[in-house]
Amino acid sequence: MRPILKIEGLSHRYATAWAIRDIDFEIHDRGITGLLGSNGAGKSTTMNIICGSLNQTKGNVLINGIDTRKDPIAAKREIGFLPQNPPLYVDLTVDEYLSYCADLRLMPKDIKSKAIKEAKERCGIDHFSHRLIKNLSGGYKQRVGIAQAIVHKPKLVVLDEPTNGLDPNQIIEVRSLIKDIALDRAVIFSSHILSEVQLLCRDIKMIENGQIVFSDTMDAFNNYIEPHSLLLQLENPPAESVLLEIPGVNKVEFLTSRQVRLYFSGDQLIIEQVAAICIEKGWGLRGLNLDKTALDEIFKLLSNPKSA
Ligand SMILES: Nc1ncnc2c1ncn2[C@@H]1O[C@H](COP(=O)(O)OP(=O)(O)OP(=O)(O)O)[C@@H](O)[C@H]1O
Repeated sequence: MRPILKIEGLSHRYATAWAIRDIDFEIHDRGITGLLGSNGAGKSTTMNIICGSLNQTKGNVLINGIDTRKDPIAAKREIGFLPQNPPLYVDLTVDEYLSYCADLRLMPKDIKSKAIKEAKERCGIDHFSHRLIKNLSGGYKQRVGIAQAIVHKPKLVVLDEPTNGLDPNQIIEVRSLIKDIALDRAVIFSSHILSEVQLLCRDIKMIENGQIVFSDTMDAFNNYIEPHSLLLQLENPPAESVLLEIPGVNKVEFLTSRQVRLYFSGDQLIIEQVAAICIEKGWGLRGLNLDKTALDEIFKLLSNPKSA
């Protein structure tokens, strides 16, 4: 099957510095792929090139087999893009703006109004059709931004940090909208928030210093970063040597007189065993949590796997 997106040896240089180097990946069908990276990692540069807003220094982008440099108009028919700063004309109404966007996408007149209606319904903005965009809340402005990205029914939708700057309720709503639009097309979604990518995406590409450092399914990523330590809160903790006798525990670190970190090998079933032992021995169990690996540690680990 032909990939909807194929990137080969993509590199980009601004003035003197390379922002991205030799990026290769493919996206095949519907569902959400997360592009995760810290600030300045190269997410926006990659997305702007995929969508034809920026010309790459080197490499190729093929959208459904069409080279974006050889036939940008045909390639752009298959792409919907919501850049980091949504390109909204705030003095237009929602209808006026979506009609303008549909024209930019060269939509035939006879299907345009139906397509606009469908995009508005999909994004839950039908009731704001005649409202000026400047009078919408941040969450609804973002929905209008997503509506313009899907109005022409592209096979690939690219969303650059679409939840940035939204309040927690708006974030939940926009995430659920993204899940919905990915039911019948491929979506690439960028974020610097690991938990957001874990929540939404089936596949993950992790970018750091302009290079892809991890590319696989979300399940594979979660296995890769599986924690190997847990935090225990005990009212009557025993001596370190006693904790070391728990099967699977290979290191003990007291953080305070009542908080201790246990390092373990093997799988996370050890949590149940540790809980049972704490209760049986009367150590006053007050808390038990897997240690989350911080995102910057994961980046470090993936960027320099040999240092792990
Ligand atoms: N127009 C530009 N001119 C020069 N350097 C730039 C330009 N745009 C981006 N850069 C640099 O390129 C690198 C990648 O930036 P990019 O915006 O792609 O990263 P990002 O992962 O999207 O980060 P953020 O989440 O902060 O937007 C950074 O070092 C950035 O400073």
